[in-house]
Amino acid sequence: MGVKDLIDSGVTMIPKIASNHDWGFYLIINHGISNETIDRTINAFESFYDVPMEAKKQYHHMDHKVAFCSTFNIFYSEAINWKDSLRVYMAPNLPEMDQMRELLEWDIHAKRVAEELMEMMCEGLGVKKEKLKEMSCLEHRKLVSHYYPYCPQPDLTLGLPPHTDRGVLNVLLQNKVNGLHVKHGKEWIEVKPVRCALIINVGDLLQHRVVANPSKNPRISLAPIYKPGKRGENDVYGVFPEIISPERPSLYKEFTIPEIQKQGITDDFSCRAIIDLFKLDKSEEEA
Ligand SMILES: O=C(O)CCC(=O)C(=O)O
Ligand SMILES: [Fe+2]
Repeated sequence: MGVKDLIDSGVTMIPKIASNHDWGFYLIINHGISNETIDRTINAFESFYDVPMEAKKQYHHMDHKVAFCSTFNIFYSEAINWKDSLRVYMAPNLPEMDQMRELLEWDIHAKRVAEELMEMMCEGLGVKKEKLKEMSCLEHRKLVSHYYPYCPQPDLTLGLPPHTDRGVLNVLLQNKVNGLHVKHGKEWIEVKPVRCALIINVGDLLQHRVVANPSKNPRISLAPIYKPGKRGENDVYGVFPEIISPERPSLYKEFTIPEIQKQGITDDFSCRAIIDLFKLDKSEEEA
């Protein structure tokens, strides 16, 4: 399925994005991943969370103290062997999950969707469509899966505190339980689950949060966040030179991934968008 087919067949809210720069979240349907694959992936994660805590602990990257959810993170990079990278980034002697097959399959499907969307973003910006891919933006993936159990007093806590995602693109799959809110202006907007739709979040622009889950069914989400694979001191990122001109100068400084990593993060879920730190005109930020 090509980019045009994707647009024709049901990418929702794209016109809104194209005409309104302050939206960075949208839902897509007819993305080419079958409902059966989606159900199988969600079921695999549901069964993962059913494993007793003792056995599951070895996979967990963090358990939020304040938030009412349990998080499981895998970082992987094409620069190194996938399965080795599991061990490198998660825990030494990581045993193989039973759900590994579904995880690997999901990686392939989600990456294809991410690639098509990155092509659309490039086309929209007027640069060649392979640009983000060539910059290695599909190579480093952080797969985050959250489990939000039933919360008897949802007004007293949150599932996941407000934050932005520090990546190029996030392809989020959720089961049928509500919870995700996106901040637009001063308003929190609920993203209602649509069967088999994927939620796409572009860049680290919009804050979002997950409220605690008042439903007896647990809420499960699964999101590979795509980041550049070239992560050295000499790999410089910034506004594409093709779209800068004397009339439209760049509004952002160049940066490297180590510079971004120095900004701290992820465990405290600081809600400041990193992109703001790289703005050239500080007065813009106050405006
Ligand atoms: O659980 C969700 O729907 C959102 C997860 C999320 O925002 C994240 O992992 O960054
Ligand atoms: Fe997020």
